[in-house]
Amino acid sequence: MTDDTVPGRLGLIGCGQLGGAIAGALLRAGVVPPLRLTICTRSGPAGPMAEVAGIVWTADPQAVAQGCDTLLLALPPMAGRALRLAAGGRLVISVMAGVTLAQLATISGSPRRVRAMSNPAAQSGMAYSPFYAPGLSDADRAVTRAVFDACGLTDEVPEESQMDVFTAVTGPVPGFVAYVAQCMQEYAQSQGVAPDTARRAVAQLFRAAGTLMADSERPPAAFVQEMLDYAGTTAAGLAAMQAAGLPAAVAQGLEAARQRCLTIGAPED
Ligand SMILES: NC(=O)C1=CN([C@@H]2O[C@H](COP(=O)(O)OP(=O)(O)OC[C@H]3O[C@@H](n4cnc5c(N)ncnc54)[C@H](O)[C@@H]3O)[C@@H](O)[C@H]2O)C=CC1
Ligand SMILES: O=C(O)[C@@H]1CCC=N1
Repeated sequence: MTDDTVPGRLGLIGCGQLGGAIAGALLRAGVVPPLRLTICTRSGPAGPMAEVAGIVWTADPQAVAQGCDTLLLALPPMAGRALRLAAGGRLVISVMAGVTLAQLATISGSPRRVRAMSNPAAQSGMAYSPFYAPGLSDADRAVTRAVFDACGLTDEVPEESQMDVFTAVTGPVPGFVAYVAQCMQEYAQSQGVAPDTARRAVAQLFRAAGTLMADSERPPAAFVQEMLDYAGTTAAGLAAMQAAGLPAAVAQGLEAARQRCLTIGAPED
C-alpha cells in the first residue's frame, strides 16, 4: 500500500470508537499520510489521533466536505442523518449504522456514495467491512477497497438489505460474542472458579476458537458436527443448548439489532 492509494485529501467526520480505529488503520497501512487527512469532531483533536502530527482538525463538517476529495462519515447515525454537506461530486463513504444510500444522497448530494459497515477491530486490521455501492466507478471502488483492506477483510455485497444484517452480525466487536463469553464466565464462577481465573480462561478460549475458525475454510457447523460425532461431554452440552433454544435466542437478538437499523433508515415523516 502506498501513500497515494487514496488520492487527494481524505476527510473523516467522526473520530470516536469507529472513526478513530479506521483512521489508525489507514495511517498504519499507509493508505493516506497524516498530511492528507482532515478529521472533524465536535470538540477538536480526540483519542490517539490527537497525538499524530500533520492531521488537520476541524469542527466544521462543511470545511471537510469542500476541502477534501473523499469523505468518510463515522458519526452517530442520527447526527449523520441531520447533516447536509455541500459535497459536490466527491466520493462519500459512510459507516453509519442503518443510514441508507438514499439518506446519503440527501446528506451529501453526491452521486458517488458507498454504504459500508466496519467495526473498531479495524484498529488492529481485524475488522470485517462489507460495502454496498451500486454504480460506483472502478476508480472509486478501488479507493473504497483500499480503505477497508487496511481495516481487515472486505466484501462488496449485492443488496443494500445485507448491510443491516452485517451491522447486526459483524458491526459489534466484541459485541454479542462478549455476551456469550460473559455467560460462560458466569457459569464457571457459579461452579466456584475465581473470577479472574474464569475471565482469563474464557478469554483464551475465545482467542483460540476465533483463530481456529478464522484460519479455516470450514463453517462453524462443521466444527459443531465434529463434536456431536465425537459424542463426548461437549456433545451433551450442545444438545442441551439446542434444547434450551440457543439458536432461536441468537437469531432473535440479531434480528432485533437489524430492526433497529431499519428504524434508523426509515424515511423521515
Ligand atoms: N462503535 C462501534 O463499535 C461501531 C460504530 N459504528 C457506527 O460508527 C458511527 C460512529 O460510532 P462511534 O465511533 O461508536 O461513535 P462515538 O460516539 O465513539 O464517536 C462519534 C464521533 O462523531 C463526532 N460527532 C458527533 N456528532 C458530530 C457532528 N454533528 N459533526 C461532526 N462530528 C460529530 C464526535 O465528536 C465523535 O468524534 C456510528 O454511525 C455507528 O453506528 C458501526 C459499527 C461499530
Ligand atoms: O451498536 C451500535 O449501534 C454500533 C453499530 C454496530 C455496532 N455498534
